[in-house]
Amino acid sequence: MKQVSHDNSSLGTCASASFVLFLSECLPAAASIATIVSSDSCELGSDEYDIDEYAEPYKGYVKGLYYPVEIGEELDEKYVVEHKLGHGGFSTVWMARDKTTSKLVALKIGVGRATETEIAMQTELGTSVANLLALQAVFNLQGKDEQCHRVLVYPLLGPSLQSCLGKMPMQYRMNAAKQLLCAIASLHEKGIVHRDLNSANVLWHATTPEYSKPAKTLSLPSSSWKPGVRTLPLEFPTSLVKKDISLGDLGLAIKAGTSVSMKVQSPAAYCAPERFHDVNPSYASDVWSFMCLFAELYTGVIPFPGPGGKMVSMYIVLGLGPMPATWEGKYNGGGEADSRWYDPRTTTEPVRTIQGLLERTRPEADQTERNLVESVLMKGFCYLPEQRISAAALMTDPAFNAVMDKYGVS
Ligand SMILES: Nc1ncnc2c1ncn2[C@@H]1O[C@H](COP(=O)(O)OP(=O)(O)OP(=O)(O)O)[C@@H](O)[C@H]1O
Repeated sequence: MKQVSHDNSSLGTCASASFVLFLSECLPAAASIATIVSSDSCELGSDEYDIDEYAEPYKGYVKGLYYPVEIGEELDEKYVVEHKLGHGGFSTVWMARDKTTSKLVALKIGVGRATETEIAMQTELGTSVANLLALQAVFNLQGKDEQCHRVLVYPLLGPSLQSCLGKMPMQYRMNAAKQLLCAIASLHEKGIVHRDLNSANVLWHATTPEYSKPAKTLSLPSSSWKPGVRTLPLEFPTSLVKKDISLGDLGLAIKAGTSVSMKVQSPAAYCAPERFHDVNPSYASDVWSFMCLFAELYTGVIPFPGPGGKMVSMYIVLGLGPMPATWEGKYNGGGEADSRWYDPRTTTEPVRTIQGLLERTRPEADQTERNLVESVLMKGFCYLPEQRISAAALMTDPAFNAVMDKYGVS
């Protein structure tokens, strides 16, 4: 489940003419996203959840995409499933105890063979990448109609960045930013583009909470080819979350220079603008996504929010000014492009610029600190990928390191 927290605090109060102009076509979407704004809590009581709404879609089981699992079930004669951890488009993830070691692990049960890329990348990289969730083992399960589900065994980690970012102290958030940057720089050094950097794919380390069986489960109907349940993930109280993170989900990773048919990234809020314009993912597009995450970690909000490429592009233009005129006619990010995005006369909306964002969200930070953060962000939020700072250069960037120093991150 990916949730995106949107910063719509200024809607309606700071709208200038150009802002209203752009927003007018997007307001219905803006209103509807307000209703799916994520909570920043990791401690929602299970009664507040609706399994049907937040667990993996039931039709995924009907189609034989997800492998049905029961709590207490033994898999591969080794792992006993104790709880649920999450799901994505390509998997369900369960907490299980390894009978041979008595340790808890995370089992990522793939949709068919959709996890092959992740397995191949993980196998190639081994433990060579700093702060990357490292694969421990792989096994197969036979699914509906003899379909093979690949299962990836990972160390058990805590909640994703997105699920409780707002509650974490700044030192933890800046430590997460530094560790994430190390992971990306390390991946790039090995020639790999992650391609899917977002706050659901970065996990905090955490102490496992006291837990019992999931409080609420929905059994799959008896007509299912195999018994199984849908349920909500284990909740991690914020107090058990540690300051370290690991980057996960190499499911879409590619070798740098690979051409892919799906250029854009989802959620669109982390997607580099050139990818909306038919350009392949690259090291530079990973750096744009990192900058979105860094901004989110620093400010608590996503800098260019939106459920799709059109709204995200609009916010990018309001924040950074017009996109390169050479991109006009190449937009392929969902919906129709707006010619004003490429018009050199289009101006930024002060409240939506990086400076405006920092003033709004971090009024307590002094001007020197805000200038440092702005300078870091603007090295990544360049339209032309070739002008964007590299992850390795950012590691030694004086402004980035000054921000880290300020929050005691070494
Ligand atoms: N090792 C782990 N420890 C704890 N929770 C995990 C672990 N791995 C994954 N999860 C949880 O399961 C969720 C889904 O995992 P992941 O993003 O890897 O799946 P996916 O099917 O590849 O998703 P996507 O559709 O985003 O590509 C994560 O957001 C996280 O909450």
